[in-house]
Amino acid sequence: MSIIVKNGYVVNPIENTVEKLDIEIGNGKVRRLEKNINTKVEEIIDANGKYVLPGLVDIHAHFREPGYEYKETMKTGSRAASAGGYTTVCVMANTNPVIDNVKVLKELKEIIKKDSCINVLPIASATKGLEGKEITDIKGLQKNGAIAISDDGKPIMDAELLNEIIIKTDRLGIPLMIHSEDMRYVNNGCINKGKVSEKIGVRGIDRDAENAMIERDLKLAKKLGCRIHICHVSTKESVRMIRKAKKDGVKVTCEVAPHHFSITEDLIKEKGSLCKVNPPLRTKKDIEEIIEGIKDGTIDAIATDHAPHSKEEKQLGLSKAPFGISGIELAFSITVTYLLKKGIINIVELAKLMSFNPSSIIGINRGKLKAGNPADITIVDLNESFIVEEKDLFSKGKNTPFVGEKLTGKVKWTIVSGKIVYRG
Ligand SMILES: NC(=O)N[C@@H](CC(=O)O)C(=O)O
Ligand SMILES: [Zn+2]
Ligand SMILES: [Zn+2]
Repeated sequence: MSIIVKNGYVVNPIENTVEKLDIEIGNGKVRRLEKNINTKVEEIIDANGKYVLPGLVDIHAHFREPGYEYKETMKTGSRAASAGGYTTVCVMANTNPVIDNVKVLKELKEIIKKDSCINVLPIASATKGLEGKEITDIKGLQKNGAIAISDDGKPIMDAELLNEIIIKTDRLGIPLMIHSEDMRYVNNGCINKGKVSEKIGVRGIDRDAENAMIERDLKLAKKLGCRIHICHVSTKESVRMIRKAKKDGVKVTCEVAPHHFSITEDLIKEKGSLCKVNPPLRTKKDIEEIIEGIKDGTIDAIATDHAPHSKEEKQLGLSKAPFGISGIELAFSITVTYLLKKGIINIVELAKLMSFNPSSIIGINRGKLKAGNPADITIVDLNESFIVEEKDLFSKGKNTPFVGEKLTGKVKWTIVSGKIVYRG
């Protein structure tokens, strides 16, 4: 299919520019970016007044296939992602079975091929069954298409074993994404330990569950001189430790989820288990430091940690419901509303945080619009506002505390390999 995207503001995160240009697309690739392109094509997209971004890239999502199809499927997850402006999504390995061997990885790739309308890249686990005991065949998994390695959902408590995994992944040049949670501080808690947990009388998770583990992980990375990526940073202390580690030359990157820079534990009183997520929602002070980290480059990327669950599960109440917020459809709008519209970042920085940097972390040729590159493009309206309604969500997971909230910034078109996969 041939397309011209006309008159949009094209965002270039490498040159730090925003320029009114046309983009010609053909054969799945960007043909050229120029002013006033008037060749004959099959479709012209009128992007006047809209912003044209390199397709968004999410390095951390849960699409739940195989095994938890009642929460999400490849079809619904990728459809939701396309509506969220994502052209590439990395899916975590905490499925059933866990993506911990080449056979299940190959089966997952078949599901992706059959059912996904965007690029979905599988992440394989670091240990068998996510048990934190026995290391997987990382080399074989990489050879068969795992884009990264992660036990996300579960921490690797055994430092000795993590040591080995860090060395192995670094040597193979495959990113290791670490879920940093020290179970010794979790105490069966379900929300952040603090004012709210005390007030409503539920068990709290001490923030040291995150802090102590990130401290350990950074120490290991420093000692080994190896690269690590830290998932879903949520505390002010984590941001400070990572900032310092980066200054000291530690090869660390990290991500933040939209719910960790936009809402606090206070919302739990109103929305209950819809706000139950791991790591838990924190406080205003934590958000302030996360915002500093976004501004000064301590935080490299925004990743959704899209964690869909069923209504029945979330209705079990705060202490019994599973952890997770469904987030892939709203991540862009939350970022526009809470960061861009507040003057914390501009549109070029948004493209870095949501497309260019995530692409570099996982080492894919995305995140920039250039002649010859795959035509993965997201076209957005930065001024359109809307109320989030459950019926508009494509994901099976309706578990987001943003239902009923007003957000600004809307995805209008999502293009993957030159094909329009979503029209907003
Ligand atoms: N973030 C969550 O609250 N839940 C994730 C697991 C994870 O990301 O640790 C899930 O798989 O549901
Ligand atoms: Zn996690
Ligand atoms: Zn996760």
